[in-house]
Amino acid sequence: MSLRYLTAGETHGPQLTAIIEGLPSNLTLNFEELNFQLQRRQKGYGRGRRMQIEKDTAQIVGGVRHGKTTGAPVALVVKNNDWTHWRNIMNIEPIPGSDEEKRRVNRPRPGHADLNGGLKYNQTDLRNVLERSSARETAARVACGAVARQFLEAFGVKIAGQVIRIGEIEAPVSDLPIDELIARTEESSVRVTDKETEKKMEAYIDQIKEEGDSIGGIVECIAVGLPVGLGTYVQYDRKLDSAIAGAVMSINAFKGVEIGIGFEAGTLRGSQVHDEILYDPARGYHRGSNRLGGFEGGMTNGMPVVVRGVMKPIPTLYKPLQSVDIDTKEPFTAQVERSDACAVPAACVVMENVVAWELAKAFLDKFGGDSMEEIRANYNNYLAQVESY
Ligand SMILES: Cc1cc2nc3c(=O)[nH]c(=O)nc-3n(C[C@H](O)[C@H](O)[C@H](O)COP(=O)(O)O)c2cc1C
Ligand SMILES: C=C(O[C@@H]1CC(C(=O)O)=C[C@@H](OP(=O)(O)O)[C@H]1O)C(=O)O
Repeated sequence: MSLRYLTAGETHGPQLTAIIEGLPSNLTLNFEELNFQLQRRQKGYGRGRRMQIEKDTAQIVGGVRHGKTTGAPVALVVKNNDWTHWRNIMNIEPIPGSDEEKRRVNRPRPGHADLNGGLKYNQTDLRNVLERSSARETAARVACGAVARQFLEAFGVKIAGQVIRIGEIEAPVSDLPIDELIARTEESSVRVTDKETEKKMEAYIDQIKEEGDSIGGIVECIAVGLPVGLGTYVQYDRKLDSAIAGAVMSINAFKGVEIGIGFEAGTLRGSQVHDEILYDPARGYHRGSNRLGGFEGGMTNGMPVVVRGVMKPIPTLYKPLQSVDIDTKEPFTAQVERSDACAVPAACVVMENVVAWELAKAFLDKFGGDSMEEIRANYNNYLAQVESY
């Protein structure tokens, strides 16, 4: 059985819950590192007041003893501090005629899941849609991804993320070594490596917020230290670049994905795109460039995996767009819920962790075993085979 997880929980409910299945035994979990990923997701310029209420930490409630996985499903929960303010709104039996009691949502926000979800699930209170469609759920996904990341780290894989663009403002693309990239983007409120761009982006987000508007952007994730041959071309649904693209697209508000130079590849010649194959005894086979972002034939080629995702602007606008009241069908402006103005730096962390998940899954598909020791033996055996090829 391949690695998998499910999440449950509402944004203003008591907690998010996740169950991970398929992890090997004897993976040492660093809880501080796990919580560090959750805290990174909460930060980033442009977030709303909710992030000051939450102090996300994951509580492991199954599958781990004395800091190590046992091979059983790993269960974890992330509590919602905001729940104390929403307990009645979420739970109280509605008093007939009193929409106040449940903070009913009846004016769907363009760009959010409200109207489609209301129609699909036949819900006349759109809160029942937004509670689950909210990107609060990405906290649970980051917790799962952070576990996957620790699994990968045990095999020397490192992952970093950086913001490439927020609206009109583009960051200079950095090709710093991965450790430095991680350190620099960690310090930055917008996850760029350049201080001047950071200031510009902050001022720009402030201006957008003041105008009651929102803004999106582009983020990049890089993974280094992966062996050649994760994923495969032999079946459409086992191509790893495709799985990664799907995972990135599944992040709330993501509208596009690129691997390597992505869409630019459609504007260049073959000679300008393909990465030439080189060999030397110390490095083995490698490439002179990495325009294809570490993938050929749905498989890793041993070069860094480079993925970009584009996030649309946040749908909830303090100066709302035109909508329709679902009770009267009369034109009305969309409902205003507390909201972020820009969540691109936060989404960058989500992307790193969902990519980590897909990489770990592919790694386990290839080297799978029930314990870390078994996987390591399989991995070392394969590395020796590749080295002697
Ligand atoms: C980290 C993060 C934070 C978000 N914060 C908000 C928010 O505060 N308000 C909002 O309307 N949408 C927010 N979104 C986007 C919505 O969740 C998303 O647009 C919505 O679920 C509809 O899904 P879709 O945009 O993928 O179609 C956020 C997304 C992410 C990744
Ligand atoms: C709660 C999170 O993000 C939320 C995502 C979100 C949305 O509509 O997606 C709407 C906002 O929810 P609220 O109205 O409770 O402030 C964000 O704060 C989080 O990232 O942990």
